[in-house]
Amino acid sequence: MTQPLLAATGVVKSFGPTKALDGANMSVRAGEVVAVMGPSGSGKSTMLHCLAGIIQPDAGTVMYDGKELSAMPDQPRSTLRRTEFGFVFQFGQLVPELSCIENVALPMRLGGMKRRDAEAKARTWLDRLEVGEVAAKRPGEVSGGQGQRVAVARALVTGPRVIFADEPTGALDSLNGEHVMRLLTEAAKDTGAAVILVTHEPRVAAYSDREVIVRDGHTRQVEFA
Ligand SMILES: Nc1ncnc2c1ncn2[C@@H]1O[C@H](COP(=O)(O)OP(=O)(O)OP(=O)(O)O)[C@@H](O)[C@H]1O
Repeated sequence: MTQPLLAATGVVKSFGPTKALDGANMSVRAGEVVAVMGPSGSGKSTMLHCLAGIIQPDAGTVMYDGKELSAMPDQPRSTLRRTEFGFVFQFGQLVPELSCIENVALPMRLGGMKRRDAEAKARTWLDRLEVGEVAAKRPGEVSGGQGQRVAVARALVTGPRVIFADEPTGALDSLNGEHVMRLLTEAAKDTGAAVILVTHEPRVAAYSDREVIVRDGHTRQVEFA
């Protein structure tokens, strides 16, 4: 068995009086797709945010590739997020003023890549996600399913080692949701990226290799299925 690429151990996180996570454990290996499931308010998004280094746990550790992410200062943690992780959220979070190709090129432009090179690479990813035809359109001019595929292209374009997807199909009908999931998981398998997928839909979780259940908003236990 290969070592986990990313692992949370004994993670505790409270928001004021609400204990969102209380000793949660989960891990993901390179190339593995893990679904995080559980009822509303059980702590799934908090788990994802702790694993991604977006928020720091109150106790417990998050290890990424031999480094303690949960002990890293803000600056290196945000650099690591930008260079090694990709994110897809429920509503795409594309920049409305930019065209779809500019949105996909954005992470590379922020990393200092020339516009022409960044857009050439963005185009290959738009084609791969089967949305090449919307390259020049703004997010407001494309369908929900197309927008989510553009968002997946943007998450993958930098070659992340881990992709965090929080209800990536939550705003789509089941046909579009399955299309997004198929393309996302195929692209991740091809590039060897790990995927952490928060969902409450069994049809979406079916695209994962393994499920982690965050149980009951009150006990906040996380178990391997
Ligand atoms: N920033 C915050 N401030 C206050 N409470 C929060 C915050 N984030 C999460 N919580 C609380 O922590 C608990 C877990 O929330 P979390 O969003 O992780 O659950 P979830 O399983 O992702 O829910 P859902 O499926 O509805 O998105 C909930 O009780 C929630 O209200």
